[in-house]
Amino acid sequence: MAIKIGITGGIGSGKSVVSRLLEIMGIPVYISDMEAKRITHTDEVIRRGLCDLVGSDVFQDGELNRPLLASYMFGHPDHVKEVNSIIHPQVKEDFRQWVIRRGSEPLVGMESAILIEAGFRSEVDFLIMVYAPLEVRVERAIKRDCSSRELVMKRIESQMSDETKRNHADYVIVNDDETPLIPQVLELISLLSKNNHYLCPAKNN
Ligand SMILES: CC(C)(COP(=O)(O)OP(=O)(O)OC[C@H]1O[C@@H](n2cnc3c(N)ncnc32)[C@H](O)[C@@H]1O)[C@@H](O)C(=O)NCCC(=O)NCCS
Ligand SMILES: Nc1ncnc2c1ncn2[C@@H]1O[C@H](COP(=O)(O)OP(=O)(O)OP(=O)(O)O)[C@@H](O)[C@H]1O
Repeated sequence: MAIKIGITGGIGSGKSVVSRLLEIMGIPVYISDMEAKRITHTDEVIRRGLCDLVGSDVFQDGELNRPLLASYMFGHPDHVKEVNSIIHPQVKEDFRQWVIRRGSEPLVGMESAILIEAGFRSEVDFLIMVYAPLEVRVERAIKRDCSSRELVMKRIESQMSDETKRNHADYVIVNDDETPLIPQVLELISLLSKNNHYLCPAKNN
């Protein structure tokens, strides 16, 4: 069974960048946001649950009305819990199947901003927190999503604090635009794969 690495961190911390580096180095990563989108689109139980909760407008022409769901959720902690309880159990099950299909891989990853809140901590063997100072995260998310400070702050407020995340994590990767990122990722891989050997010895002695 593959060693499972969880990659978490708040919005704009750089989880996707770290996951991309891991993938480039041959480690498959389950991107929970992306998979949650796919499952929400295809799973009849989730579609019905969201329509009952938010109203039938939450799907338009069969597509998830993302701005509507985002405005229903963020800023309303009870709504976040309700929506999460519809989507996350299906994501957890999907991840388990995904891992089984990658049984021959030595290492796999799961990336999620809300890995701990979603109850996925016990699904992974090691948890990496990607850290960046709040202001850096806010600026990155505004720029990336062409969003406003207010909307980004609402998402941050619906996520666990960095201090609490850090207490659950085994290692922290600092992605503050100053500390070099790639050496940290390389060190992480070498630490977790110390029993895996990729290089062939030149001589059989
Ligand atoms: C609410 C939705 C429609 C907003 O879509 P939108 O395209 O605007 O944002 P996107 O999906 O790219 O998310 C951007 C960031 O928002 C934050 N975020 C997303 N969902 C959540 C959540 N349930 N709780 C807290 N933060 C969240 C994350 O930092 C995420 O990376 C979408 O995020 C969604 O369907 N969320 C529920 C699924 C989910 O919980 N995904 C997270 C991992 S399983
Ligand atoms: N070290 C870095 N140098 C330059 N740009 C970076 C760096 N890390 C992240 N970024 C940029 O910051 C933005 C946010 O990063 P990223 O998308 O990886 O965050 P995230 O943690 O996955 O956020 P979310 O929770 O929203 O998915 C992206 O546009 C990314 O290209």
